[in-house]
Amino acid sequence: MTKIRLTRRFTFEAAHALLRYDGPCRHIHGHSYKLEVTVIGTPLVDEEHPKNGMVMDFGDLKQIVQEHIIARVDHALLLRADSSKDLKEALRKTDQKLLLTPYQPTCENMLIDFKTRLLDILPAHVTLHSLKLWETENAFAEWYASDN
Ligand SMILES: Nc1nc2c(c(=O)[nH]1)N=C([C@H](O)[C@H](O)COP(=O)(O)OP(=O)(O)OP(=O)(O)O)CN2
Ligand SMILES: [Zn+2]
Repeated sequence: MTKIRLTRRFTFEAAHALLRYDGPCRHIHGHSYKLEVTVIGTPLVDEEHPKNGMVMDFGDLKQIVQEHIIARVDHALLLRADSSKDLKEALRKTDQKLLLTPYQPTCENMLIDFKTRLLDILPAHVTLHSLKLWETENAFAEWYASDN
């Protein structure tokens, strides 16, 4: 049976700050992130089935990633949960979409978070192959199942 990889791209806007980082990214700033999600599987062979010829419907992949990943982070401010108490309290008093993370919100750690969430909810007939997250035009991180 022939394995095929399927990839879907997503974009989201998010702000973050890298706590105790020794550069300007310790200050709150934003990125237009790009995320690529790749799954691998075997195309369905069933002439009567509406998904005949598909590893997974691109639309279903879109719906899952939108609901479980993008909706959480889009237009959110990602801060470490152990950031300044004053800052967190000030933000909570305003209408801000604050996402407190148990990890430093780097590209690498965001990928680990996304990977964990996707492994829980992708349908059993596909395997998560890789994730690629661009923070800027020139910088991205990747997670590959085969590396881990
Ligand atoms: N390994 C990582 N390094 C850095 C991360 C990260 O997530 N993983 N993040 C940052 C900053 O958040 C931010 O992305 C700044 O990155 P940088 O490449 O320094 O940004 P520039 O604005 O200089 O990018 P240009 O493409 O040169 O305009 C820092 N490091
Ligand atoms: Zn940044």
